[in-house]
Amino acid sequence: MNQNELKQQVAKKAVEYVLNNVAKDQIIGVGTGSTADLFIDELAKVKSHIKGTIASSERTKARLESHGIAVFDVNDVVSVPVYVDGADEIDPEGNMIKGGGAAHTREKICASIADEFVCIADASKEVAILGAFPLPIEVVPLSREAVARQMRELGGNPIWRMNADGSPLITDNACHILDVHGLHITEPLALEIQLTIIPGVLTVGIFAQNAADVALIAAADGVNVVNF
Ligand SMILES: O=C[C@H](O)[C@H](O)[C@H](O)COP(=O)(O)O
Repeated sequence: MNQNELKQQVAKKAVEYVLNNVAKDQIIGVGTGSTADLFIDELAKVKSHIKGTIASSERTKARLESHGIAVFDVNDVVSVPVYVDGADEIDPEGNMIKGGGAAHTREKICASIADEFVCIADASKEVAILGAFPLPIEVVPLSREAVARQMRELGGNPIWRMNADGSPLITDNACHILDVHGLHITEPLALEIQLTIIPGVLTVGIFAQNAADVALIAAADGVNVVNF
């Protein structure tokens, strides 16, 4: 089974999870990325079960709306029963690195109002310690070099993320991304807090404060459900 087939499998399982665990006519949170895209396509098949969604990116909002699924402004929603999203890495405690798709700020906002974070991933995302995947940090453009210097002092190697055409990547929030290579994140929550207070940092891609509550992990022999 290739990686895309694993993602398809976990997307279907996530929809099953929503049908079994979320009462009818609720608003649910939807993440961003290739796995979340497949989840959206599966969700479309049972869209009458939900009232609608909150979206973690413009990309996700457009895909949901293309399926005729309602998207609510997060400002108008107090809480959601579940937030379903992928991850770039997930550790044995449910801590994650996210932001490979530059969407982690809105993802963290959506996750923060969710009763339950359901992480959907294939087994290649499971790691013992976070950090082999470069840590995305969304920064206010003016602060980029100051933040980069602080990352170097911590032993990291920050790389300013560019688009394929060589232009700087601009996020949904009009900010830049630094991908910090070479970190070995043994204390995810402590590092998330430490980096979050640096002036100019909008959002760090460590999800420890908003770690996964449940992970659906697709492997060749099926989807494993992990409760944290
Ligand atoms: O910004 C993007 C998100 O954090 C994604 O959830 C993460 O990058 C995983 O994406 P994918 O499902 O494409 O591997």
